[in-house]
Amino acid sequence: MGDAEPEVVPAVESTADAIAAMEIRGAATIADAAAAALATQAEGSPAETPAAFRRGLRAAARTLYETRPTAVSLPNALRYVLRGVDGDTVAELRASTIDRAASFRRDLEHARETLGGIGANRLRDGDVVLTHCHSTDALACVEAALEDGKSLEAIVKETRPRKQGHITATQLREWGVPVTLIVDGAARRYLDAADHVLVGADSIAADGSVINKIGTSGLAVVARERGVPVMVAAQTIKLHPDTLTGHTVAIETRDEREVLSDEERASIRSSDAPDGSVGEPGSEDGLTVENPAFDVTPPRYVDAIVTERGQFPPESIVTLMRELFGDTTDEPWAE
Ligand SMILES: O=C(COP(=O)(O)O)[C@H](O)[C@H](O)COP(=O)(O)O
Repeated sequence: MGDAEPEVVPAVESTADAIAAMEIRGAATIADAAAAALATQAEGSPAETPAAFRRGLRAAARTLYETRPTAVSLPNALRYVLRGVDGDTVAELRASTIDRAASFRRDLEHARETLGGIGANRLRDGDVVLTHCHSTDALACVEAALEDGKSLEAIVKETRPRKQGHITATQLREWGVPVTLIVDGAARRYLDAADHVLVGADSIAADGSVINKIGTSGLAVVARERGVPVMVAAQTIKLHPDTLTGHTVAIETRDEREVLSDEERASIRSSDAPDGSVGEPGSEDGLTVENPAFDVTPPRYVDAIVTERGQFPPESIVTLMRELFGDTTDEPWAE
């Protein structure tokens, strides 16, 4: 293929677009989709040489990596697959990539089930959990507790602006769990009725900080004030190895129109706008909308991080991180 741009198969581009648009969302689901996309790249690669195949695979991984910056499960998935690809011919590389991606996806599912069983041990019959956003790892704990015969109730924060709490409420109702849906600002009032705050994570830093959907840190602070334990369900692909060497986790900021529509902006803007035009987002009309998608909860507000390797106080999660990731991380998708 010479120096031509390595070919990324259209299905990988489609997956990347779906992740960026949050049609595919949630750290674990994103990681699963990324691994599946690399397998699709391998299946559809037109490469005629091993070098061209590898170039195409790296290009596909870069396309996926650039979709959303906060959930480390995405680069961890890409690293897992790319590091394990082996072979001397295109056919061997293709098969190796497909096998590696399938292995990652199996491990992901198994880790969630194992984590769920461990998290369920923290839940007692009759407990009320208060949730934020939609986390498949967090819900795995609820599902396992229900399978153990425990009855649970849930207070579900709607989680503005994208209202992922509705996904959580739907899943809990399918399981027959009574749900009280609340606006985010009502959390402190309803914590008095909760036995646990149960959330997921997009990334876990070496110091035990938890990066999760915006609003998690505020919830954890008031939970501590109300004496409600905060349990973070996060399989080990959520551990962020770059933080072992001082890097911080990028916090994604999303389009302001998730918060404020053009019509709403028009109704708020000052009536003294010179020509009555609706200012562009971030424009000079004096109205700025901020839309950070995640925040950082300091370890002192977290009671337990539940992984498939057991539960850890946040301050000791670094031991597991070093065991699993060592001290360095590379970017095997780099050109
Ligand atoms: O913050 C979110 C989702 O944010 P978004 O909707 O912006 O992707 C979830 O709590 C974590 O990703 C964990 O989810 P899971 O436990 O399913 O990995």
